[in-house]
Amino acid sequence: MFEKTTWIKLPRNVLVGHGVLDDLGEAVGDLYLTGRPLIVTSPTPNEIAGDRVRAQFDDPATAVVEEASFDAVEELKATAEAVDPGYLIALGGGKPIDIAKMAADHLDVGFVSAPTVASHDGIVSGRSSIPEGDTRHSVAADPPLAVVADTTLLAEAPWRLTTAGCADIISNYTAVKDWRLARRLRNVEYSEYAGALSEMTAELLVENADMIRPGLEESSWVVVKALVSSGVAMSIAGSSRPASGAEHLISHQLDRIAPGKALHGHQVGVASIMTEYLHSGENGRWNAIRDALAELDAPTTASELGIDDAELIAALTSAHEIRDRYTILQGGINEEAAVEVATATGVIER
Ligand SMILES: NC(=O)C1=CN([C@@H]2O[C@H](COP(=O)(O)OP(=O)(O)OC[C@H]3O[C@@H](n4cnc5c(N)ncnc54)[C@H](OP(=O)(O)O)[C@@H]3O)[C@@H](O)[C@H]2O)C=CC1
Ligand SMILES: O=C(CO)COP(=O)(O)O
Ligand SMILES: [Zn+2]
Repeated sequence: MFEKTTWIKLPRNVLVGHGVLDDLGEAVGDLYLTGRPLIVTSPTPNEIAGDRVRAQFDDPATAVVEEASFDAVEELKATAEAVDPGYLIALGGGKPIDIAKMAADHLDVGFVSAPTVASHDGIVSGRSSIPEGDTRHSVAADPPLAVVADTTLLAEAPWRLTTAGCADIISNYTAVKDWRLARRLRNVEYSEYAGALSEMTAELLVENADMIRPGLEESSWVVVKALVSSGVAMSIAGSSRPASGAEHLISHQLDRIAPGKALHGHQVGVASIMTEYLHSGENGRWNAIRDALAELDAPTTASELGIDDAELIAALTSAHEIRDRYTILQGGINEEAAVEVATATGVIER
C-alpha cells in the first residue's frame, strides 16, 4: 500500500518591490491575523526601519534580539507571554528571522518576515538554523505567512550583505551535489523538484550576475527572488538539504572557531569552492564557482573572509562532526588533504 504523505508549507503572500515595507500592514490585514503584533528585530534594523513598521499598527510591541540561540528563543517566548501578541513580525537579517520563526512555531501564532538585508535564504524557508554547543540544529518551523521584502531598503543596506546572499545561493550547487551523493550512498529521501529548483536558482543568479551591482534596486530584486526561490526549495524538500551541504557544515564550524569574523553567506561561498573540488577534482567546475563569487564581489579566499589558514583547516577537518548529514565530507578529511584542497583552489596560499 502506498502510504507516503507530503505536506508542503509555503508563504501565502510574497511582496517584493519598491517601498513595499509601507504595505506591510496591508499584507498582514490580508491574512486576517488578529491581536497586536510583536515586532522581533535586532538593533540595526530596529533603528533603520522599526518606526516605519510600528507606525502601521495599533499598539505594537517590540523585542530586540542580539543573538541566534535557543536562549534567545526562550527569552522571546517569555516576552510574548507578557505581551500576548496575535502574531510576530520579524524585521531584520537571519538572526531575528530565525528566532521569530521558531518562537512563533512554539507559541502557535502566525509569523511574517520583513527582511532588511538580502543576506541569506532563510527569509522564506520553513527552517530555523540555531547553534547549540558543538552542534548546529536546523529546526523545522512553519515558514512565514507573508514575506515583505522592500527592494529600496535592501539596496541601501551594505553591499557586502547582498553579496553574502548571492554566495548563499551559489552554494546551492554543491549542496545539491551532496544531497544526490547521500541519496546514492545512503538512500536518503531526495526530491527531484526541490533539487532542480535549487540548482536552477543558482544558475539564474549566475546568469544575471552582471545586473547585480551596489546600490541598484534591480539587483536587490534579482537577489531576493533567488532567496525566495531557494527557501521554497527547502520548504518543498521539508529540510534544508537543497541549500545546505558540506559547505554549510564548514561555515557552521567557522562560526564556532572564528565567531563573528565573516558573514554566513560569504563563508558558505568560499567553502563551496572547496567542496566542489572534492566532488569533481582539479578539472571540475570549482573555478566556475570561484569566478561567479568573484564577479559578485564575494570573497573567494580565507584571507578575504578575515580567517586564518589554521582556522579554515580546523573547520574543514571537523565539519563532519557537527551534524548527522551525509556529505562529501562523510568520515572526515585529514589535515594534509584539507591543506591540499584549500591550496589547490587558492583558498589559502601555498
Ligand atoms: N533558517 C534558514 O533557512 C537560514 C538561516 N540562516 C542563518 O541566518 C544567519 C545569517 O543571516 P544574516 O542576515 O547574515 O545575520 P544577521 O541577522 O546577524 O544580520 C547581519 C548583520 O546585518 C545587520 N543589518 C540588518 N539589517 C541591516 C540593514 N538594513 N542595514 C545595515 N545592517 C543591517 C545586522 O545588524 P545587528 O547586528 O544590529 O543585528 C547584522 O550585523 C545565520 O545565523 C544563518 O545560520 C542562513 C540561511 C538560511
Ligand atoms: O543556511 C541555510 C541554507 O542556506 C540553512 O542551512 P542549515 O540547515 O545548515 O542551517
Ligand atoms: Zn545558508
